[in-house]
This record gives sequence, C-alpha cells and structure tokens, in this order.
Amino acid sequence: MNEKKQAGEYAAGFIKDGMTIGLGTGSTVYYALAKIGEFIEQGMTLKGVATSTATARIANSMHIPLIDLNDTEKIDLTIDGADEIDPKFNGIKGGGGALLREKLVANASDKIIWVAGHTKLVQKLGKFPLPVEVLSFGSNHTGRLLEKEHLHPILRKTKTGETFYTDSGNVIYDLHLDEIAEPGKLAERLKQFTGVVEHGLFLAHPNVVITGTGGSVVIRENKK
Ligand SMILES: O=C(CO)[C@H](O)[C@H](O)COP(=O)(O)O
Repeated sequence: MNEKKQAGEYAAGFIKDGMTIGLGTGSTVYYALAKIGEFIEQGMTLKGVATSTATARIANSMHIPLIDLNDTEKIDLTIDGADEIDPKFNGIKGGGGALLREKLVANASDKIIWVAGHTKLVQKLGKFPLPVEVLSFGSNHTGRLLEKEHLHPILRKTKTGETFYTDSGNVIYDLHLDEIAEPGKLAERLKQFTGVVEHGLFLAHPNVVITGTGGSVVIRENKK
C-alpha cells in the first residue's frame, strides 16, 4: 500500500462538516485533498486555505472552495506534509518551497496534522537540507553571509537550472548541515539575518503526526 496515500486519506477522517481547513503542499497532502473533494461531492460544507499556488490548482480541480487567509479569523484544522520529523515533533518543511505560507497557515490553525511516509521519521533533523526562504533583493549577499556562518547554503534551482522562486517571489537557500544539534538555537540564529524571510524549521508544531507504514497507519499525538 502507498504509505503517502494511507497517511493522507487517514488524516482526512479528522475533518468535520463546516470546517475551514488549511491545505498543505506536497505529494502526501494530495491524497487528503482528493478525499476532501469527495466529501464536498457528498454534500459537506468545507472551505480551504491553500498554502501554495500548486495546492490551489489541485483544490480547484477537485472543486474545493478556497478562501484567502485574510478572510478567516482562524483555521479549524491544517493537514500538511513534512520532510523530516524528530521524536519531539520538530520538523523540516519546505522541500516543495511552500514553507513561508505553510508556517503562516499553521500559526492560524487550531489543530495541525502532519502526514508522511514512515521514512520521514528521524532521530535528529538535518540530513534533509534545511530550506531557508531569502528575500530576492540582495539574495547573493545573504547567501554569502550564510556561507560565512558555515551554514553550507546552496541556492535552489529548478529542474531546468534556473533560480527557483517561491510563490512570494523569494529565493530558497538549502542548508546542507547533515545534523542539527539544537533546532531551537538554529531557528533563532537564522532569524537574525535581515534577508532571511523564514526558515523551514517547524518547532513542536503538529498536534498529530500520521505516518503510513505500508501496513497499518501510526498515529502520534503531541501532548503539548
Ligand atoms: O513542506 C512541504 C512543501 O513546502 C511539503 O509538505 C514537504 O516537502 C513534504 O512533501 P511530500 O509529501 O511530497 O514528501
């Protein structure tokens, strides 16, 4: 069984009629979106807040009504993916480049569920390069400052070799750190760079992590 499908579909089971749902980005969330589309077809009233133009496009194709984050005071539930998750419910996100909007949507949410295949669970964060969204203005300069601080930044490129731009018009530097000893300290440090708009460290963010294993689904609750 496809682990992503397992996790994404299971998470959709937490949705109740009338909810405003934060719609994450990525290939695992895709399966939750497909279920939400089915719920709407069956008559549920739901609204979505998309975390990326890619997700908005998929949501539109599934007839999921979308609203802007500015048009709602709060989001009842957000379902999102992750690139790495440690035992303390810290995570790296932004593999798809949507980290800034994902964090804004998460911060406005009553409940956050992360969905992933079981290989995303790690003891220590950092094998997955940490995405950092950097203001396009002066981005080469910010990149050099990150380099000077031994954070091993690599400017993200598209498959065709051009600079990757986020939905907010920023660039991404992926930090190749191998292991992040203290995620909290690194998060604080990254916020000191004027050109850094946001980083992909999400600290103790999700209330629930759902991982597909091929067999049964594993549900971990973050008792914050
Ligand atoms: O943070 C993200 C996008 O910015 C994604 O949620 C993350 O990259 C996981 O994606 P996938 O489910 O495709 O592995």
